[in-house]
Amino acid sequence: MKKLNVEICDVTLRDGEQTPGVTFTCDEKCAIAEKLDGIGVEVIEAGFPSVSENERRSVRTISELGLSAKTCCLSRCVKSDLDSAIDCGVDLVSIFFATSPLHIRIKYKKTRDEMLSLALEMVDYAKDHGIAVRFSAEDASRTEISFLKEMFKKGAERGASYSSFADTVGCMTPVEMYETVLELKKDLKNPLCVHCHNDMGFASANTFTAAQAGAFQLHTTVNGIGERAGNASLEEVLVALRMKGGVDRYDLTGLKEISKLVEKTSGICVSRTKAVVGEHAFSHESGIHIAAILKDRNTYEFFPPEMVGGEQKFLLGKHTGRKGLEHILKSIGCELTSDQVTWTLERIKTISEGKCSITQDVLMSVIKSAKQEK
Ligand SMILES: CC(=O)SCCNC(=O)CCNC(=O)[C@H](O)C(C)(C)COP(=O)(O)OP(=O)(O)OC[C@H]1O[C@@H](n2cnc3c(N)ncnc32)[C@H](O)[C@@H]1OP(=O)(O)O
Ligand SMILES: O=C(O)CCC(=O)C(=O)O
Repeated sequence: MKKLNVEICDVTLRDGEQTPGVTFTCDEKCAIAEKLDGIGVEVIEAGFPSVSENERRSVRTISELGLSAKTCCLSRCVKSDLDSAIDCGVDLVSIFFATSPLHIRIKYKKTRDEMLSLALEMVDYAKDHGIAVRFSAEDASRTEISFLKEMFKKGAERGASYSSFADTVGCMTPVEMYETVLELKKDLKNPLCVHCHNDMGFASANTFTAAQAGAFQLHTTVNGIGERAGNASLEEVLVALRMKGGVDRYDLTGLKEISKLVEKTSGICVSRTKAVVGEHAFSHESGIHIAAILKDRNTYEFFPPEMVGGEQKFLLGKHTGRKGLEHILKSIGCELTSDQVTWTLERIKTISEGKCSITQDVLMSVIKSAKQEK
């Protein structure tokens, strides 16, 4: 397997916080940043200092935590945004402007060339203050590639450390992303970053595919939270890097814990079937699956739950088979006759079809009845 050359910039504390209704306190941001650092994420985007005084305090506090990860923040092409970023003591500032014809026409009172000149002045200003720059194209995926090449070339010439491509409205497919990154990489003088949104459900796929095409800095959020349908998920991208990208330096065992922390502090519930961190990511009910897993778990688990701090679960329901039930009964020290097992299995299926979960209490009551009936 070819080992991918990448780093992660996690943007949970900035784009993740842009999820409608979500705010993190300074303490919550610090706790999340510390866990990201423990996983081994290289860059933490701590916030957007211009948003508020509290935000500036949070970004500054994270910058002073002494983490191994570098800290980063966002800045428009506005001098006061940059002053705030400089004042917060971050290692890296993302100087961004929207480059697509639509955004230029609707949002700014300047032409695209005027915006580019202004952005380059901001790069100079940041560099003069000793701060590294990510030169970022918002809505890059709806921008002519020739303009992006010109912008990134000029940014690199002025000393930007990275060029950044944002699929701001999540309009790309993985094949399009692959081809775009290959094309951009032909002329690029500094590492490429990708920032993918999930409007068509491709954010993590696009991010991983970009890495396969040569993108270096991958933007993620914990649980995939973020604007609208969210961003590429940290947990999905890291597992893909481990399983398909030959990257084994991240401590994935912290993923479940950080997912829980972000679920609690953001109030955004993780779907039970969410990859890697969902409650059912490693749960099995189907009889055919459990019968096989009992012989070799690789049959229905592509990677072990322990790798990501998760745990394998066998659940009972309509789809339970005899071997799964016998295994569960044995694990709780319950011995039944063959007829009692048959009766219990039928009863479990009937109860489940009535949309009732087979909790431990329900199971114990079914077992009690089986012993009376058979
Ligand atoms: C794709 C992204 O995720 S970009 C980041 C999005 N995040 C946010 O918006 C964070 C939350 N935002 C806020 O708290 C506020 O919008 C602030 C503090 C950033 C700005 O607030 P306000 O000064 O009240 O401006 P408001 O939000 O009404 O409008 C945005 C202004 O920024 C300008 N702007 C937007 N992007 C850029 C840019 N990259 N460079 C320069 N100006 C920009 C807009 O043109 C508009 O300017 P105008 O007031 O002259 O029309
Ligand atoms: O590239 C960046 O730093 C920010 C871009 C962004 O958040 C977006 O376009 O969705």
